[in-house]
Amino acid sequence: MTTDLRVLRPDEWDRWYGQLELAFGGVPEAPEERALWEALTEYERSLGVWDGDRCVGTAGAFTFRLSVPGGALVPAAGVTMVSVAPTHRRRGVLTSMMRRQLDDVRAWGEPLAVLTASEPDIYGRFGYGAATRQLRAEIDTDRVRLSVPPGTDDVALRLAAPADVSAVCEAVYARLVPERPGMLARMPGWERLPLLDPPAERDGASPLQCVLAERDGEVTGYALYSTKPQWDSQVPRGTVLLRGLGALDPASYAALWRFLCGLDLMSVIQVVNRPVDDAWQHLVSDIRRCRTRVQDGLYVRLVDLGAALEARTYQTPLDVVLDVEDAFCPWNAGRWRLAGDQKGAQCSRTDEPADLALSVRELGAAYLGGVSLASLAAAGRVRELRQGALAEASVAFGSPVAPWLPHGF
Ligand SMILES: CC(=O)SCCNC(=O)CCNC(=O)[C@H](O)C(C)(C)COP(=O)(O)OP(=O)(O)OC[C@H]1O[C@@H](n2cnc3c(N)ncnc32)[C@H](O)[C@@H]1OP(=O)(O)O
Repeated sequence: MTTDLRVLRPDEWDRWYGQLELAFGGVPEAPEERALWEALTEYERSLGVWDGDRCVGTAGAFTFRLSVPGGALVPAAGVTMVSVAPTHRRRGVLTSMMRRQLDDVRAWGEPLAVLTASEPDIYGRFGYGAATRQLRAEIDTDRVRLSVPPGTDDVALRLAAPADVSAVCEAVYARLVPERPGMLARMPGWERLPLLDPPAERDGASPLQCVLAERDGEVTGYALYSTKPQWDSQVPRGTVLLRGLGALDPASYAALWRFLCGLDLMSVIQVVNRPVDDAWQHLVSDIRRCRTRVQDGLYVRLVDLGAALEARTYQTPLDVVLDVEDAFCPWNAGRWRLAGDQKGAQCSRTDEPADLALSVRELGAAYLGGVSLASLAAAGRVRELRQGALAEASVAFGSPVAPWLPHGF
């Protein structure tokens, strides 16, 4: 098999994206969605593998800035649109694209590559670790009561067309990004993503709706949702489908949840992606009737290990030598001394004896503070070589809020 791996040209996009759709089962995307992804494609960062004039492999990268513990926004390549034609699978095409892509990311000077995986089994071999988790839930609003904090009644709610209030919702979102690791600063054009609402994909639900929380005329929160009415022997059993919610203070947050839980004719709120520590879990009277589930979210790959570990802060002081294994990006392999605290960190090569041994995949998993090094050690994936080093590093790497990726890409 002779194939040609090269950077994508704009006139090739249709064939390239068609290959991606085919690899995901051949169901064409709604035209609105296709148009958005075409507009967001960064051609110089997108790779195609060609067998003659047939596209048989795709991989893209977006220019992102990722929020990390401490609040810095770190340049990250958002790996996306990865596919290989069914006729060309299990012959190393994906591996060749990952090789080229990680070399490129390194050359572009981005310390991190991040992705969401169609299947968790694919990317560990390339050094990606599952760093965030996301909460799903089905909240039984007929049975669950909410206890809201003082001040909730002072929050005014206003319904608005989502497109009309996009700018104020984006302003709220932008203030939340540095507060929670794993969130992506909105890059130009990406404000269209929360508004994407193709009629063909509503499946009986309403168009997207927006409710704003306001205090003293200032927007302090928003929720984007649709409703799907349903009648069961003339009993209303509708579903609220929550698409996005952001709030700047507990009262605004509670007011939005109280609004969603109180919508007449609806008996369930379906939540597909919220932080695992989302505060509504402490407002509800009966968490079991919220049927929560957790799944993997963002995968993180340290491409420039030293720069990545220096870009975040550590919640307690640490000074450890890490012995890192990285077969796919050998420039990261070897011993690194990491010293840091809440203010900053230094990470440099060292010949000193190692305190912890682990692979770059574990460092990626622990990087945003949501997966503890101690839990990875319990699975045999981190080895403690100096007594006490594991507890020290595990606490220091943690984050007071769970890291979370609010949307796919
Ligand atoms: C960020 C994103 O875009 S996620 C989207 C990923 N794309 C998809 O899921 C679309 C459907 N699947 C595909 O297109 C392909 O099967 C791909 C892209 C996942 C894999 O492409 P391939 O060219 O077959 O992978 P390649 O031959 O390089 O395999 C490399 C290794 O990964 C393994 N592997 C590949 N795909 C999978 C998988 N789905 N599950 C588990 N292991 C896999 C291979 O067995 C191989 O293992 P080895 O190194 O131990 O031999």
